[in-house]
Amino acid sequence: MTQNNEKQQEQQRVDFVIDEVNTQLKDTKEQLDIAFKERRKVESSYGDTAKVNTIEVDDQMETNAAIQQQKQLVALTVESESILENKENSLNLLKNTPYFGRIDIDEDGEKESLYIGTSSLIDDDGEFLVYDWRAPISSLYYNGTLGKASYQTPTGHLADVELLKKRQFKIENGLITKMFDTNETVGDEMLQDVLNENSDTHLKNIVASVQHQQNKIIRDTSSDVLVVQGVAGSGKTSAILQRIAYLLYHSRSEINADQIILFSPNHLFSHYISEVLPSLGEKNMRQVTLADFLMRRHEGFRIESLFDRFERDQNKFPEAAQTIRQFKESLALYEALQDYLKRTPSDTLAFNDLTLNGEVVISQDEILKIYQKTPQKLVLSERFRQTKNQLIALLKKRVVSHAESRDVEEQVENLSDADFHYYHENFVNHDETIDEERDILNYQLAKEDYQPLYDAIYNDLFIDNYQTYLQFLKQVNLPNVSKDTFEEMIRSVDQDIENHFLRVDDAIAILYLRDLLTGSGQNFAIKHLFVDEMQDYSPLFMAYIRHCFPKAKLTLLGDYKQNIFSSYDTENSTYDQIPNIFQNESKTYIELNTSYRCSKQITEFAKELLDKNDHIDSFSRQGPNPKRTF
Ligand SMILES: Nc1ncnc2c1ncn2[C@@H]1O[C@H](COP(=O)(O)OP(=O)(O)OP(=O)(O)O)[C@@H](O)[C@H]1O
Repeated sequence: MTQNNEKQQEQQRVDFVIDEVNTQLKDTKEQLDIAFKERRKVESSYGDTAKVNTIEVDDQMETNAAIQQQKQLVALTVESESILENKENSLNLLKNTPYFGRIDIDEDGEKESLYIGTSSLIDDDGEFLVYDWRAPISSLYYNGTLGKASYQTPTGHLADVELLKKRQFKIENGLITKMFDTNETVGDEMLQDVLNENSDTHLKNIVASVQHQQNKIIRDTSSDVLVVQGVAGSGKTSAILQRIAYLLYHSRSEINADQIILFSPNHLFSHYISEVLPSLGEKNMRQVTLADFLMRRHEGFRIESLFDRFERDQNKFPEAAQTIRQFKESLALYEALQDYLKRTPSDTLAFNDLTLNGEVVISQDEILKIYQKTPQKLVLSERFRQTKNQLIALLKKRVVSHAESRDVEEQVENLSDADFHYYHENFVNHDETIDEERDILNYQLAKEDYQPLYDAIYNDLFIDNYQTYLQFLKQVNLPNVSKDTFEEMIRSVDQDIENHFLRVDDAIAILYLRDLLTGSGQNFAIKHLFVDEMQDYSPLFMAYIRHCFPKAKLTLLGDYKQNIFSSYDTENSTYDQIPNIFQNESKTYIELNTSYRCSKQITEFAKELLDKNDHIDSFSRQGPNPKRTF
């Protein structure tokens, strides 16, 4: 068959598939309309049910059951609406570009052509007109070269096939503009074409042209820690976004986008990548910058940004300061904190007075005494839990005496009619004497006065983590750093704390200390955590992240050649410390050495400026020679 004929035939198939997409889109819209009306109906009758007389106990029970039933109905209609919305979304994505690849396979003598796109399309007879790029069989498109190949079936076993053809399409607005047959994983021609178009301010998905190494990143589901070292422009960020889409597809029932967090370098970056997942029919994951993460946990403090720190380092960075910084970023500090808390005498722990309107309600000394009376053999967090419970009991007693104070009596006397009515309705039964009623109101108002103190106890604010950290620093002994220099650093941290300012490493260390003391700070719900530009984060941070998200699989990406923010030489770099940080976890390392961002000429030019040992391959995209202007 001539090329032209083949293209015509392929175009006919595209037209046919788009017709099917449009039909399904129309049906889906109609169903959505019905689902929407259904929900509105259920919601409005929900209101009527709630109005039923609730005075008689029997009626009340009946009403509760009816309300529960209505709630379930609303939940069901919302759910079916959201399924339909997702379907509509996927169909809209297929409408202009139904697929980008085709593979022909021979499986046990049965020949089949499969088309691969951003999501599956199934006709009324259950026939797959398009396979989702994440479906097990689609891995053949990314992995296999022509000839013998295999893929993992949904049941987990390997199926052998003969890969007969691999074809790549560029389809725009329903028209095939380009079509290549290739023997390679994903052919150069296709990649050239995609790369030549990359000029947007937003990152694009790379679904049609994922490269072999990138595909390993995307499809890894077994490693606890997946580490990607990739040269600039090698597609690390692109690969992790595709990976998120892949993970969401394969664990739909167990993972949702909210259980995935990406640590990103800054907010601009979040904007830059914001369109990739939606273009693959998925919701964006949660994104957080290091500064956000730390600031949220150190309320009221300003945290130094990595960039500010970089600028400060440029001005003055004597050797002793560098040694201190390296210690503060290291795993050694992480371990020293654990060790300190195991052996520390309790009087070196610092507590805060619990005060209200400038008056001490429970003093630091009282708290320390309560803490010291808890059994020493218990783990710290348990001693704190017991301290907390006793503080709450003590606060209850203080509420009782506060309730008898003149101050509260006056508050009760001055209650407005509306407030008096409110308290009466909500807290007083009808069989109490006037005196009893008065005691109840006094107690209630006293309790409300002290509510901020209850909150402070619940949130562990009675522990002074900052002073405890300074105590910890005071007993650290660093070889090669004079006592005076170290004390000078402690004074400067103290001063920073006074000014409600923290440097990044102090901020992380203090959080870890707080968590160890209180047994808090861990989030077990997060399933996947991604750290982009890993080289900018310290080993201390990596260890802390593992503590915070114990159940998350980690994907760490970076390029140690792009390290501008940390104080590390290469041997102690976060990358090199990974085996020590994640000791008993399965780790996979992947390297990406081909840079796709720039033309061959630019990459070759950059290579001349770099160390001869740096391994960067340029992808053969042509462009003009760069000119030196310096
Ligand atoms: N397989 C691919 N197909 C098409 N384009 C690709 C592919 N891989 C990477 N690119 C393109 O190369 C450019 C660089 O990719 P990306 O930003 O993901 O790299 P990076 O390794 O994260 O870079 P950096 O280290 O500088 O942050 C992007 O424009 C991306 O779209």
